[in-house]
Amino acid sequence: MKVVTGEEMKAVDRYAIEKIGIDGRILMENAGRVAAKNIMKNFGRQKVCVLIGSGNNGGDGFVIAKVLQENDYDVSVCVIPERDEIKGDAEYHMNIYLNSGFSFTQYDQDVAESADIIVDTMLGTGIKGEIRSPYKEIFGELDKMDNTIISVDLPSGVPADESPVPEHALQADYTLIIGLPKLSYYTYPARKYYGEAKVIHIGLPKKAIDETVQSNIMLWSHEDTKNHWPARVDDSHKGSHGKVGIIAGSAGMPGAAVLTTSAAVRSGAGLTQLNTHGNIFGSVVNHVPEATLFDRKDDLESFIEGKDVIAIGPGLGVNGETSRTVEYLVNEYEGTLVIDADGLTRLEQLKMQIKKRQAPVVISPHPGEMARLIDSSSGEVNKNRFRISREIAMEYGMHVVLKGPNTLVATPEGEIFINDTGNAGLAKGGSGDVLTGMIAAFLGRYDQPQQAISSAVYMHGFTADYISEAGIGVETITASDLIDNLRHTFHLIRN
Ligand SMILES: NC(=O)C1=CN([C@@H]2O[C@H](COP(=O)(O)OP(=O)(O)OC[C@H]3O[C@@H](n4cnc5c(N)ncnc54)[C@H](OP(=O)(O)O)[C@@H]3O)[C@@H](O)[C@H]2O)[C@@H](O)CC1
Ligand SMILES: [K+]
Repeated sequence: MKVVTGEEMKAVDRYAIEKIGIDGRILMENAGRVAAKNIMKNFGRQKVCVLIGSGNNGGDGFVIAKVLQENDYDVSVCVIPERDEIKGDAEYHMNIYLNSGFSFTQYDQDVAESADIIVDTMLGTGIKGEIRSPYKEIFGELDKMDNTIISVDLPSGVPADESPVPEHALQADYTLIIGLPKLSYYTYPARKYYGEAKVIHIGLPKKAIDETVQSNIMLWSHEDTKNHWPARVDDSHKGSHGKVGIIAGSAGMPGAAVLTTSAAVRSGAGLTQLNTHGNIFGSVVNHVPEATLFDRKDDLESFIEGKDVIAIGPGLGVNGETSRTVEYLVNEYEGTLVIDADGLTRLEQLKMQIKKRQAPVVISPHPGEMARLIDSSSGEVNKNRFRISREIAMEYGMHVVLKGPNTLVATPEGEIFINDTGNAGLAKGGSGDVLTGMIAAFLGRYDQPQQAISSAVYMHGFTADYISEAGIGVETITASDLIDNLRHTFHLIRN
């Protein structure tokens, strides 16, 4: 499913109206009707106050109010602007609303406060800049009330794109997003304003979306993961599922090597070989007897021989040896290369060599590692996740996995696939090592790198969600729990 900015959403609407010939007033009728049905279905018969702004978002509000009242709901309608400021499609639906025998008043705090549910149709995708009066004062009053706020399309004041959330934006409890998910839903802090969200469909033709949305930001869904899951055919042998090499761990950090390697083994890699410090062989064998071991001191050339995928980074330490090994792999290794954690330092010096490589390169930085790569701060990276991950992916010609809530996978072609699984249980040491092992194994099993990476990221988060849904507190989820539960979540996806 495509994810859009406000401008892109407008272009879709325009195409549907001008090129396909659907009247905008019908789209608004659909939007309001579907929103009203959702409210009736999910919130039962409660006292509702619909708050209406001056744009088309307010037009949706008149339809919602009409449908609710036709179904005998107790509804009050408060309009924020003067009546003559309501124009176009919104005015059309205001007239139908009035001609149907229903009425509205100007905004009144007491009326709003007496309702159980506030339906917020004040500001939608047309919001620009800081919130002006009287909206900011009204949002302040609503914030202090204890009724449930259901926003339509966007929580009023929250932009649809990656731009900062203005002060005073409305905090919703639920948001019914119209047509296509908006980019801000996958950025922080904007997402927090949405509360629980759901996309509602209003009959926008697929052609209108395909012809207008060029930015290629998509959600990688459960269905995508399921539909691209490779079959493990009965007569396959271990070599047909990818020979994975992992360069991880050091004398002081055996855990990173164990986690990365066991995640690869449990994610279906045919053969997994770990290149690590000889001193930690014992602890690795105890935890992952399935992996073969290779001493770091031995010749790297023989390690890379015959490997489909090599992942380097977890627990290596930032040092000259790590940098030299990464450089050697970028130049000499001809298979798919995954670079994570300590392997990511000084990558900018290898930009040209990475660009020249035939086989894919994947990097999986968290915001801090990305900040180091582009000489910026984590704060800046978090504010511009989409732009930065895309720019770096295109500049280096590699796949970028920018970790965080809603991990992004950006491709060298400039597409971005958003992940929407996972929880706070993943914000812990070791969870990144597990992801690296999973990505390496998935890359060995899939033909298309992006599908492999997005599916690995999906399953990583899906497994954390699976564990927490089984009643285990997110605080207690460990990286090892993720690995232990892959057998269950893989089974769920396959069936
Ligand atoms: N046919 C369609 O297209 C369909 C559209 N649909 C619906 O339309 C919505 C988009 O409608 P829209 O473009 O009219 O924008 P919307 O947000 O309602 O209002 C803009 C108003 O807000 C005002 N305003 C702006 N910034 C402000 C600020 N900082 N502080 C205060 N005020 C500010 C601005 O004032 P102005 O700046 O022009 O003076 C203007 O009056 C979309 O979200 C969806 O719900 C659906 O029905 C499906 C069919
Ligand atoms: K709204």
